[in-house]
Amino acid sequence: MPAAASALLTTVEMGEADRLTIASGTPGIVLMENAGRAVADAVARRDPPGSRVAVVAGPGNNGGDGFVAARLLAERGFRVTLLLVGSPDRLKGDAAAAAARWTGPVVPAAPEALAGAHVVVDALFGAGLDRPVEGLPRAMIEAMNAAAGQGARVVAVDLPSGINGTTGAVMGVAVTAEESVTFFRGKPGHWLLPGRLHRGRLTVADIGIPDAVLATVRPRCVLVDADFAREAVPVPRLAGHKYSRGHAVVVSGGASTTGAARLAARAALRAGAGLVTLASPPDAMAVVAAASLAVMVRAVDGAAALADLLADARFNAVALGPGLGVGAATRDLVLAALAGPRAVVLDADALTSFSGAPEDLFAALRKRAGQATVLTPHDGEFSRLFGHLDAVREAPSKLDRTRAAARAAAAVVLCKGADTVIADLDGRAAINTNAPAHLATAGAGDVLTGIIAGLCAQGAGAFEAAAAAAWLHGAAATEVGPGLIAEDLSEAMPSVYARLFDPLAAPRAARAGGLR
Ligand SMILES: NC(=O)C1=CN([C@@H]2O[C@H](COP(=O)(O)OP(=O)(O)OC[C@H]3O[C@@H](n4cnc5c(N)ncnc54)[C@H](O)[C@@H]3O)[C@@H](O)[C@H]2O)[C@@H](O)CC1
Ligand SMILES: Nc1ncnc2c1ncn2[C@@H]1O[C@H](COP(=O)(O)OP(=O)(O)O)[C@@H](O)[C@H]1O
Ligand SMILES: [K+]
Repeated sequence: MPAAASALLTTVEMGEADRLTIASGTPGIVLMENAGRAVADAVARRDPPGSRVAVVAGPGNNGGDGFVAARLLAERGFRVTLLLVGSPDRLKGDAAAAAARWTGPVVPAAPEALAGAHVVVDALFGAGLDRPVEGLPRAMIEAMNAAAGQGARVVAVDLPSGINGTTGAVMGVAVTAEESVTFFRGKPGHWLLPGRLHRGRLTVADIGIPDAVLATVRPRCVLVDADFAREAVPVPRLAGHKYSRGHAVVVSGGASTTGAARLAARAALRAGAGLVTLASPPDAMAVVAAASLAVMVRAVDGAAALADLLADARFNAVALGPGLGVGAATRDLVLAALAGPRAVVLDADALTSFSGAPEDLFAALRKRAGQATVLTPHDGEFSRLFGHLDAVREAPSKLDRTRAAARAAAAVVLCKGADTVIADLDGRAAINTNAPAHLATAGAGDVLTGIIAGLCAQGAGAFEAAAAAAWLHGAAATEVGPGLIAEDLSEAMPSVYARLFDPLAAPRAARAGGLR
């Protein structure tokens, strides 16, 4: 997996990272002191001494972090109240040790005790949350949210209480924090929805866990970032030529629905494919050809003709689906594309055409397992194709759902959305979250398909291509800003690449002396 720096740890993996660190000589109470200090620092960064701080501490080590933060904030002149959910004599281990160092009163938690707080430290539940929240803990979470509504700043320790760190799910009810301070690495639940909407600003604090533990923990999920994209995007070689940058084929729909494939084709070219050909039904040739300059056009009439075209091994990546139409003709085109050694990207109608018979698609995909194949469903296409599978229905998160789909289809699956998840069939996964909400516009998905095909044509692996494409796509949308239409995305790619490969490069408009 590239970019270990962006690994996301499940709560189980985080527990193992803690254990390995403790076993190699750093006492747990030292980790807890560091965690509590990071929380106190986060409070002190924005609120002055003298502010009233209510720390809501729970029965486990998350509460222990809260006791440490309470002590350090009191030492720095904050007016701290410690509200405990549970009984002090039930605290154990490091949490009991942290509580023993707190010399102020331990007040039994009650919702009304939050009145007048400037800052609420949510140290109720973290990684240990293992069931839906009810009773007093629920009342305290509701009270913390009500305090936020009255203007208090809520700083969550590790996770907003009620959010499952591994899945991002709300377990009954959850705190909505202004900031969450987590330790060592982010967790999937900080990035998957709805968890991401609850955690506010995310601060990742070093608490003394060495990076070396990752070699043992072997986390299986990363957050896609610029480093990931930089590593995954093939860089053209000086000695290369357009043929060594690959030749992508995008299959177009009929005369009235060529736009989607044209968007994908242009994106494949902008992503860096050496050549791109639109395979067009004869009736659409005139419109496709008139609208294409650098993109080439070939007449391809049906599945047998596509197979003939693709017999030329130089066509090393093919994308199908955008604007193709739903039905038997599209199924045949897909099966023809899958029957050879090139990379295949399936989107939109290529997926929906198999919704009545997903096993037919999966069988064809299994035959080519090991070759690059990417499926890019949005939620609707995903449930049409995978919704019948028990492993998908029972998966606790989008991350696990997408992994189950990748295993069933023997392909890389990219499930779109604000929390786009990319899963490989071996369990590797990535979450991409850089897309602004204005990316949700007609044709944006077609562009993503083209970027993936363009990266595959250049030789990127299917998983790396899909994850990096999602990031580039989000970066392009950010570059364009509100008002974006799908056509803009490809035009923003040169700017995105310029900054990716030269972090000092200014945005294009700024370089030209313009205002952004
Ligand atoms: N040594 C370590 O393992 C470290 C742990 N740290 C902190 O420890 C936290 C994890 O601590 P724990 O594993 O003790 O777990 P938590 O403190 O998150 O919660 C576990 C406690 O909550 C109870 N509980 C769980 N779900 C509940 C529900 N729905 N209703 C009522 N009670 C519920 C459990 O029975 C248990 O008593 C992390 O989130 C982090 O804040 C940090 O101090 C860093 C070091
Ligand atoms: N709320 C959102 N925030 C950010 N990106 C989003 C959001 N909703 C959708 N997207 C992205 O917008 C694109 C829409 O693609 P898709 O649904 O296939 O549309 P189309 O078929 O019109 O191209 C995807 O890349 C998806 O991840
Ligand atoms: K918490």
